[in-house]
Amino acid sequence: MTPVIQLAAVGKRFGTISALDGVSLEVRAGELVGLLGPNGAGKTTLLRVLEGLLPADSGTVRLCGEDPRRPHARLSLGATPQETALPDTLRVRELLRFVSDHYPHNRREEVIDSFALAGLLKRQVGALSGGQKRRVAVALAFIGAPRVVLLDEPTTGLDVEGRHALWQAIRSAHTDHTAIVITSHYIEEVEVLAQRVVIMDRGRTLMDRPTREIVTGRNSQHVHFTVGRAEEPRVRSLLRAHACTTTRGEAATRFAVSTDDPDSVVRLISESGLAFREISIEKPSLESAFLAAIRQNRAPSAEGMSS
Ligand SMILES: Nc1ncnc2c1ncn2[C@@H]1O[C@H](COP(=O)(O)OP(=O)(O)OP(=O)(O)O)[C@@H](O)[C@H]1O
Repeated sequence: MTPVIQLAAVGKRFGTISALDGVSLEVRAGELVGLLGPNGAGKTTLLRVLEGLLPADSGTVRLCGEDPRRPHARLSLGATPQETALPDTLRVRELLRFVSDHYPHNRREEVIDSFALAGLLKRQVGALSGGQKRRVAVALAFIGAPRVVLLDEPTTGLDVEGRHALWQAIRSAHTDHTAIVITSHYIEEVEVLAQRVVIMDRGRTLMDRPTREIVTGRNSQHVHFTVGRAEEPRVRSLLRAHACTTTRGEAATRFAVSTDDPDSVVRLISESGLAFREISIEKPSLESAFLAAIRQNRAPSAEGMSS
């Protein structure tokens, strides 16, 4: 099956800033992909290029096989930007109809159901709470039965309950025919919703893996400890069979050992007589994988030592 999203070596600059630096990504129908990255990583730029709102400087961008700058291609697209300005005077029912009338097909009734909008249909948009407006804005992305839905930080500003309700609604509106890309600063949100995680930083993709593999994959646990700089060669020799990264301070070096069996690593270190300190075991989580990827990307001096 041809991917519904295809980005190949896409570049986008704003003056001296390289917002996208050779990004490649393919997403197929039915996938729900979480796009994570710190502020300024390039997530919104990537979505705007896919929406046909920004031209890429280089590379190719295809939405259901077409150039997204062509209006016809955008009939297969539903999107909720980070900030939405909905018309205050329309009633919710009128707004849903207005937007769905732009598409050849619509899923109005299913979307009203999935996003629990029945009680809001007669209300004027301007009188809705922030959370209710957000629910309506995200629902609008699904209303034209699109093949691709792009959600830019869909739950930012919602309380915990509102966020959980919106996750449930997105899950219920997601079908095998729809691909969803969702950006978020809530790592838990991506962990709960996405089957696949793409981590970006400084315009590049650092990781693209199934969510489950990140949290249960091989060597996904880490043992951290610190030793004096003079001890570094001994530690390297002791742990030569393990994948490690090191971060050097002036007098000390902090090791992070990737392993499936943290107990045996702790035993090895403690039985070696090394003068180590601040030892800890880090359980696998998307958050730790995210932080490690960003840390590694931003600290070229941090040295890799592989098995
Ligand atoms: N229209 C623009 N003009 C100039 N620079 C821009 C423009 N849009 C984005 N940038 C810059 O491009 C880089 C990527 O921005 P982008 O908004 O894509 O990041 P992001 O990952 O979505 O960040 P955030 O999580 O803060 O929303 C940033 O350095 C940003 O300042």
